[in-house]
Amino acid sequence: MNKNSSNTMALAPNTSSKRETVCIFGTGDFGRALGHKMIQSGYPVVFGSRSTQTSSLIPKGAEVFSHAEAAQKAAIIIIAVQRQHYNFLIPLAEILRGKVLVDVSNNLKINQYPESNAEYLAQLVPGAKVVKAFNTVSAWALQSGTLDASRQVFVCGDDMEAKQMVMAIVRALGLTPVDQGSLLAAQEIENYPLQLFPMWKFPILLSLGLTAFFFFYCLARDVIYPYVYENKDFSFFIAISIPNRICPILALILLALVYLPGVLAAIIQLYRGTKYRRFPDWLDKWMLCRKQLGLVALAFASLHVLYTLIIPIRSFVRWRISSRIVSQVGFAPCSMSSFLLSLLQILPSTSSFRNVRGHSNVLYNRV
Ligand SMILES: NC(=O)C1=CN([C@@H]2O[C@H](COP(=O)(O)OP(=O)(O)OC[C@H]3O[C@@H](n4cnc5c(N)ncnc54)[C@H](OP(=O)(O)O)[C@@H]3O)[C@@H](O)[C@H]2O)C=CC1
Ligand SMILES: [Fe+3]
Repeated sequence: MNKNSSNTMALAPNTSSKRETVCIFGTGDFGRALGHKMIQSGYPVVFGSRSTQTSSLIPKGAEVFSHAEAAQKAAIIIIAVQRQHYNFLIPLAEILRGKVLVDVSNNLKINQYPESNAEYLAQLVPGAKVVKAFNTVSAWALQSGTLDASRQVFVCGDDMEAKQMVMAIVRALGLTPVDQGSLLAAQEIENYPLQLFPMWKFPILLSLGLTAFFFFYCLARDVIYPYVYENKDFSFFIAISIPNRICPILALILLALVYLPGVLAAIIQLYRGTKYRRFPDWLDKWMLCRKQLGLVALAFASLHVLYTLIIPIRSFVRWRISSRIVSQVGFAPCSMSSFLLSLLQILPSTSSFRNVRGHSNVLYNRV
């Protein structure tokens, strides 16, 4: 492919009707899914495989050749083969000279190898231009078309033109390329799929820790202490009152933690007299998980709303009980003593309305 055509493709990928042939090494799940998507997007696709026999699984319109033959038909070769089999590329080094090799591989563990798979590929085939891409897109999502949640394709590579060519293909497939810089970024990109809920670990652990702390604090203060010293059983607080007290506290603490790093960063910048220096690592990580902290705060606030909605239902139950007693007394006016007895039962709970202790829910629960 000449320089001009690749540039045109990069600038206006959707307007070009004639697309360059793309070669895919490996007819496994990912190779086939990507090939299928590329054919749908108008790319002629050839597969390079150990077996040149075509099967019903191969996407319609694609041809299967030996690795060497297929490589000669395209400027871009997608290596849809696991890293441990990359040795088969060594004898092909001469044919692959000057070609764009796209590394799509993932590992089973974070930082499994000292160097990224893409860097390893670049070492094995030094004459080729290696680009890392597509590893965060799954074969299943490509085939089923459920790419909504994973439209971003992280791309990195040392050769700018090669990277542009791959990014043009990404766009043509209806995905969004995100340029991550040079091939040094490949290790990080390869770790992305292995990071379960990235940036959620700290907010979740922190909120679990705070929940446990405040729960046991309230339990000791409102349930254990009265039980031990006054022999009163307030264990029913555990279900609603204590959680409803903890939720707004946590929501506010987490919300404060969303805003605090911004303030600390501003103070650090003022102290240093420049904003062009890196923040300390701990502050960097804290800033990066602000969105997650905010979402956890929102979850606690919503829970508080839910509990607050439950409480009036409980006070309604109490109102129904007391009104039934009053009506019973009305039907039997002679039983004055029972009326007074019922009144005495109700009074302690109504008087507690005056006893404002932070959150009114504690008072409602004294049924
Ligand atoms: N599956 C997925 O959802 C995703 C996979 N990936 C990556 O794509 C790559 C392929 O994955 P996937 O398709 O699932 O794996 P598969 O096991 O389904 O396919 C791998 C293919 O590699 C080829 N192969 C196997 N052994 C050798 C060998 N010794 N020499 C040469 N070629 C060999 C075979 O193709 P043939 O028989 O045609 O030679 C085989 O079909 C992996 O690196 C994976 O990390 C990345 C993102 C998502
Ligand atoms: Fe409240």
